Amino acid sequence: MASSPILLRGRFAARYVSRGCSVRYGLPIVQRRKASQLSPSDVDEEWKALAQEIKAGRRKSVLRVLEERGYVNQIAGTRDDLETLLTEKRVGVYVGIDPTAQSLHVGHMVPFMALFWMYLHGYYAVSLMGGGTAAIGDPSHRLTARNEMARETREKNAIEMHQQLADLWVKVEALAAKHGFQQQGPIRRVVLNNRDWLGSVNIIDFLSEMGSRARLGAMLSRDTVKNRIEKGDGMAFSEFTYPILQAWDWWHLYQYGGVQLQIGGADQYGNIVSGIDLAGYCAREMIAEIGGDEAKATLMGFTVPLLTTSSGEKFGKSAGNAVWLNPALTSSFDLYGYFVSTPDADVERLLKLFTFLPLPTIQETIKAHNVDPGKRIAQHLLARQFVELAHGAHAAEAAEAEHRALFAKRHTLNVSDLIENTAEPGSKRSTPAIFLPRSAVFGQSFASVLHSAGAVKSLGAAKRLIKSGGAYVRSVPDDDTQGRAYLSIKKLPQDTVADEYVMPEKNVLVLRVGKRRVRVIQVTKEE
Ligand SMILES: N[C@@H](Cc1ccc(O)cc1)C(=O)O
Repeated sequence: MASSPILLRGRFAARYVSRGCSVRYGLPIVQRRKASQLSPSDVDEEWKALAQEIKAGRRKSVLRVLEERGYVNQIAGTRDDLETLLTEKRVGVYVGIDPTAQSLHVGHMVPFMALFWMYLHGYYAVSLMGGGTAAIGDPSHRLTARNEMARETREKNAIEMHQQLADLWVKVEALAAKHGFQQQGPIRRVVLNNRDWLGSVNIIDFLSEMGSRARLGAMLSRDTVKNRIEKGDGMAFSEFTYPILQAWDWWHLYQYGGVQLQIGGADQYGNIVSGIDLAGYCAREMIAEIGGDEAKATLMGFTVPLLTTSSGEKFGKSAGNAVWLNPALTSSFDLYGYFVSTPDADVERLLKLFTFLPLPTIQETIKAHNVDPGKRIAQHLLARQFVELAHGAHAAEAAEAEHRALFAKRHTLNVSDLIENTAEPGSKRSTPAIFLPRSAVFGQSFASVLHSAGAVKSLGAAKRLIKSGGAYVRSVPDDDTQGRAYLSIKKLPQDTVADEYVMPEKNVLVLRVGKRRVRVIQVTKEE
């Protein structure tokens, strides 16, 4: 198995302890699910044949694919070396994130999409959740330390994100298959939590094996460290060691699954370089000890670009709030709305980054879009694809239908779909209801209700929005032929909420903010 990413087994673990980087993770725990009937040697042959094609210029390398779609920002090492590594070897690749929040957000998806693409090209892919590193907090590019987070919160976040990542993989496979991408070779992907190994690292081993190789000069010259000390609030020893912990992960994943490539956000360049240095040292030692191809000890990495919108704002925020992937935090409707609002200047770039659509399809879409930009063809496609990736096909379909209905000629909204099963978690509606007691609704100003429902940041903002005609309320229902209640939407009056706005049996008030955001308010009894 010449190109198997698994580099060692128990045999090696028993022999190799002397030189400094002891090997203790010869665990054959990589989940390998058979996708094909191919034997390992067939897979190797197939890989070699692909490499030949790439070298002969008859096939795009994975690096070219990633570059064309806009994922490659800064390579740690040279482009040529990376091209060679990825062409010759079916290496493992990983992306790590720390569970510092309760959910993944849209910004996380850039490095993960690069990982998914590599997976589809046959590489072994690890999505790593930093349950251990989150306890320390990555200081990269921060002038102040992160607020300390209660252990329970961290663990709860880690559980949720772990589940999210596992779900995401399933959706990736479904969506990529729809667009004709078949993952090549045996299926190899996994979600791991670094708490599982960092939680039991012995401090003596850690310091003697990796700490002793980490040179203070190099660590102190990193911008993050310099800026913190000179302009920020100083740095704790624990944060200072963060890059070494991340390198320890890499060393672990290298032994565990032949992970020779790390992809990270734009702020991860320094940590990746430290990892190449420290984990690479151990890898080289190990290969020298057991004998073998030196190329197997090459570690490389790259960062993805930091996304900003064409107007210069950081990507992934809506009205100042993060756009989450968890539908309980950002509904499918709002997620769809976020992407449908993408400015024309950004939409092609985001289609390349956030979808599995082939490039020619994207180009055709942009052409069609330019004929009549007002229809937002490209934005709807982007929104539909992204919601499908994050929430699944059902939710994406529902969100699209609701958004299209909002813009249909009658300017109506099919609220019966919107509010069905509002109280049931996990139901297919795309807009979860917000529960407000009667006293917070009836007799209150619309501005105050908008504010209580979390649709705007302040009462003042709500008043301004209503004054400018940017907020709407459903009024008397029209019945369509199927007996469903379609609601006319009218501009919010500046008065108070009266009975006529609340749907009688359902006790529901529907407000719309701006073009794309809807709030369904379920009016409840006082208790
Ligand atoms: N430090 C990374 C997350 C990470 C954690 C552990 C790793 O091994 C890799 C990456 C970040 O903050 O984004």
